[in-house]
Amino acid sequence: MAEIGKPNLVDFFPLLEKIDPQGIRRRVTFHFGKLMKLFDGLINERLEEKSRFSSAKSDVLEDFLNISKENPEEINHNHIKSMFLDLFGAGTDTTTSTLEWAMAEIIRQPEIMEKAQAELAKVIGKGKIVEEADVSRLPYLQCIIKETLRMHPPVPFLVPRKVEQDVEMCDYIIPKGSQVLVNVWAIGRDSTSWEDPLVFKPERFWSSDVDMRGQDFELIPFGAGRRICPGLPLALRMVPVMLGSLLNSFTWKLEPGIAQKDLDMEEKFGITLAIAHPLRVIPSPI
Ligand code: HEM
Repeated sequence: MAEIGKPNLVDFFPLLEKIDPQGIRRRVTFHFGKLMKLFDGLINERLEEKSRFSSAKSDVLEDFLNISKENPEEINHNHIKSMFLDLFGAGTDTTTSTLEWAMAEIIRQPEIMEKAQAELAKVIGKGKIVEEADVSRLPYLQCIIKETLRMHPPVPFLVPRKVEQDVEMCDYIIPKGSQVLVNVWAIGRDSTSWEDPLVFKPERFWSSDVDMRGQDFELIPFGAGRRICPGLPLALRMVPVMLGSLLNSFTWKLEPGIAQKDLDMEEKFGITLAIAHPLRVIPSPI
């Protein structure tokens, strides 16, 4: 994941693709090979299980294998492994980085943590694990996640796009074939769209219907259009479940000797925008 996340000069200067100046493609190919072997193992294990027991599991692998059995021309095992590689690559760092930034922001402002914990206690009861079905009843938790994705979009430039024909925009001509990056990080911090853009303030979404599904261009951490993140519905369930569970079972503090205002919020730039120095926090049970 660290290799995938590294800033790759090729993304910004496509001419360098053949040279692979940082050796990223070479190393990633090696790691992907190992992952493919791991997926091979999972597929074989499941096929063996299926041949021994009749009860079917209900998950993505089961669905893919069933489609592949009925229609091997459409999906074969290589397709399944490649899809897993995509989902694994695109779904892990993005989700963990969102969670880590949310925790870092909340720890810097304990009143936000208290407010979220009060909501959790009222809606589902202190100490309980948050379930997917609870998320829609936790509006403040959802505001925290929106605010985190506004300030810390895990994919700061989205995925590079290529212009298919000359485009004229705001007095500029973008020539056919240009690679275009969309700076979502800057859009989320633009003072023409956001009041106090550098302040982490979940309440700004309290009475706002700006959403993240690619319609409101001031907030597009999942992208927009045909290539919008297909993991959006999963992420918008999973991240609140994880964050809510952490906040509903524990209270979190920084290590002794580090003041909230001194918490290092430096960003490590790459395909994903991680916190530069991993967050170290101490839980105490609620
Ligand atoms: C907070 C979590 C996540 C964020 C912020 C996020 C964000 C993004 C963004 C910005 C893109 C590029 C969209 C574009 O260029 O318009 C993308 C693509 C993608 N995401 Fe996510 N993502 C997240 C979680 C996930 C999860 C959990 C999965 C799957 C399990 C996933 C799967 C994918 C895939 C497969 C693509 C490539 C789609 C394509 O090329 O057409 N993402 N994501």
